[in-house]
Amino acid sequence: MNILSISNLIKTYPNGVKAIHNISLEIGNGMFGLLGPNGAGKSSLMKTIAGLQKADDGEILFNGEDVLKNPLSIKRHLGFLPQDFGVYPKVSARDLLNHLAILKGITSKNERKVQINELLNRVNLYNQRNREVHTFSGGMKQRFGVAQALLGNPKIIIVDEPTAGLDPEERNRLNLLLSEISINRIVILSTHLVEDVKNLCAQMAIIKNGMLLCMGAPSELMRGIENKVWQKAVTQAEFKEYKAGDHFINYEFRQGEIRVNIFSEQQPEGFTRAPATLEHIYFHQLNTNPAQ
Ligand SMILES: Nc1ncnc2c1ncn2[C@@H]1O[C@H](COP(=O)(O)OP(=O)(O)OP(=O)(O)O)[C@@H](O)[C@H]1O
Repeated sequence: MNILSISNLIKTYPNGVKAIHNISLEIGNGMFGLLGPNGAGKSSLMKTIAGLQKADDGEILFNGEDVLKNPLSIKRHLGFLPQDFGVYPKVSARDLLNHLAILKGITSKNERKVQINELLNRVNLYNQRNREVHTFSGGMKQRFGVAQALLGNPKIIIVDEPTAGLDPEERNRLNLLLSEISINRIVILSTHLVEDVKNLCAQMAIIKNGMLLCMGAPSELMRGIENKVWQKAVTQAEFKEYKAGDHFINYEFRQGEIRVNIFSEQQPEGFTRAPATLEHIYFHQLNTNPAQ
């Protein structure tokens, strides 16, 4: 079992922005969802975990080794799947993996060959190995991204918004692959998409303004609002009123109708109970922890 243990982490940028406020988290093998809106501090946390930037205070231990004092202790065990690689050079999938494997320090030519063939098979791109990566579809590029993240068999993989822009079939295929690779390692999924966390993660945390709002298993977190979410179809005018209220969670459209979900211990007049979802948790947490 791998353990990433983050204690009282604080990060302030030179311009004074406090991107991480005293965050503590313990993450074991499997998929961990780090959920938060734009600017919440997800990338700042990921970069600090990856040893790419220093923290002001706090501690990050990866399998007992101090990441902040010795960033190499995690770098050699880390894989990264960015949202987008940007521009791909005009080289084949196999050649690009070979190049990336050299950069990762896999010096034996034979070892590189064995690993690359195995990874291309694993992500179902072996038959496309001689095709230039820039000609791949979005889903194929993401599967290629998984293959490169797995080079060197890392113990921890950081994944940034992996399903953005994928069609449902490609998204499912990628999700299957991500859940498969998280069996024996830590995979941290950083995203603002509740859907991805709901589909994939056994453990999750919600952050906003650099602060940890809650963490746990999605089912556990949902238990906290069970029987307290109420729904009603409303007019545009009523919608504005409910949205400005303290109990507002979120709204959804059903067949062109606006439905508001609100949080309440008791049944409000005209509302019916709605089953608690992860979206409700997410928006309830964001709304009840206003910007500081
Ligand atoms: N290098 C930097 N210098 C100064 N401020 C920064 C820097 N990087 C990030 N920030 C600020 O820190 C805060 C957290 O940003 P961060 O990129 O970590 O959030 P995020 O949750 O990853 O957002 P997004 O989903 O939009 O990428 C924001 O206010 C951002 O403007």
